[in-house]
Amino acid sequence: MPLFEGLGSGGEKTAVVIDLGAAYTKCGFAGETGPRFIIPSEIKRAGSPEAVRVVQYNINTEELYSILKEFVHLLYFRHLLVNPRDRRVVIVESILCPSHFRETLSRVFFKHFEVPSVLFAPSHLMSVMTLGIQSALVMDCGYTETLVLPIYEGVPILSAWEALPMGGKAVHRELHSLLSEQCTLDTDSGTGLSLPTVISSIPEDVVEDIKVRVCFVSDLQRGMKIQEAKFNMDGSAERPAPPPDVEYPLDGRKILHIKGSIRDSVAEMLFEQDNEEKSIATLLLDTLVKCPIDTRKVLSENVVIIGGTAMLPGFLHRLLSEIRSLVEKSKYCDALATKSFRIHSPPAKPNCTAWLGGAIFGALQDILGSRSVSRDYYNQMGRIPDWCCLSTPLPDSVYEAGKTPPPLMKRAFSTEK
Ligand SMILES: Nc1ncnc2c1ncn2[C@@H]1O[C@H](COP(=O)(O)OP(=O)(O)OP(=O)(O)O)[C@@H](O)[C@H]1O
Repeated sequence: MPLFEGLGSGGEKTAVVIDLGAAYTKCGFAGETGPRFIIPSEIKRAGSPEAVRVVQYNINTEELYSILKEFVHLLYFRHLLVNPRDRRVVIVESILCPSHFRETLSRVFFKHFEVPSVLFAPSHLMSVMTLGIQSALVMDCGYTETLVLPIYEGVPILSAWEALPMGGKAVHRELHSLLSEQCTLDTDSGTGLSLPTVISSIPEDVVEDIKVRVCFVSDLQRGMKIQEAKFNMDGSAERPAPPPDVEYPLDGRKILHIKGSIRDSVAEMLFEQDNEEKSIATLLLDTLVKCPIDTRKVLSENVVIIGGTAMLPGFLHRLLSEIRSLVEKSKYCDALATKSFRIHSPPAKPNCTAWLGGAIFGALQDILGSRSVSRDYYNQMGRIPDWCCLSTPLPDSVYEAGKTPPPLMKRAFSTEK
């Protein structure tokens, strides 16, 4: 909690800011420089060994309601330790979040926790706010997918978004299968034992830890050679020498030998082009091609990369090299009209950049007051307006008495071209 808040200034209490990700939820208070907690987006239920994921889009609404209720309860009463009725809420969301999910989430906040107001803020737009710029090409490489969305003069160019189901989850799965197939274990009873003979499978949190601690993204030349060797069936392409193997203690008695060839190749899948010639690097360029030609130079010189997967060592360097090599190819050379690309370095780690934007946004009292959906409005209407359908102005009742929306933010949330 900011220091000044406890000094009895008498002002409104700072808002709670929540970025509910598919893998991790970041939560904290508006006006602070980082989230107080980053916790897995899952709940554990008595009697069930498996944790239940909170962000699920294909389950029935009542079950989703009950999962979200438990999870938000955890956020307020185990982590944030504040009264939900006292504070407004800023929710940082993806533009691809289905309406039924955000409607269920708002029902949980308004009906169960009785929060005063909720503001849904798109994560790509929030990330741009952390840099104090108006236009950027934002790529979110998170857990389930990579999503690119251009923001021009504070307006998301919705028609140009591109996404690919490539993110931490895909790397995680690949790593899991490579570890099970290729790695060996040392135990009290012997060394070099194959994995299935000792344990049924490697726990998910261990795979996650291995990914974050020992894996990295190779540079472009190495990466190309690794890909050639992988797809070359007759074995004539030579693989570059792998980095050293790593010994990873599974528990006090078992040591897992992780091959160096897994460490440098597991993230290659992000940069391999699929049957439609798409990789996360082509996504950026394809998005740019879809943008109006006079916006492209500004966008390409203001690339912002967010999402936890971008924290893999070597990721940004590889992405930039891929882009620089792709723009020379005929497919993009003529279509793009720009060759200069620059990546910003936001003032937070990539997995927290969107949260930080939400915390800055939520600290602006005027914006918060005028752009939030209040409990009264929700109780009257029974639903929340969808920010991407705001081509017609919202009814006055959405805004709190006496406040009109500032013009800047009206533009920021508009889809008018
Ligand atoms: N230091 C790190 N190095 C490599 N990967 C990391 C690191 N920290 C987090 N990750 C990975 O980032 C992913 C989570 O990123 P992030 O928190 O942005 O996703 P999310 O917001 O939960 O998901 P989504 O954006 O899909 O909703 C996980 O797969 C995690 O393994």
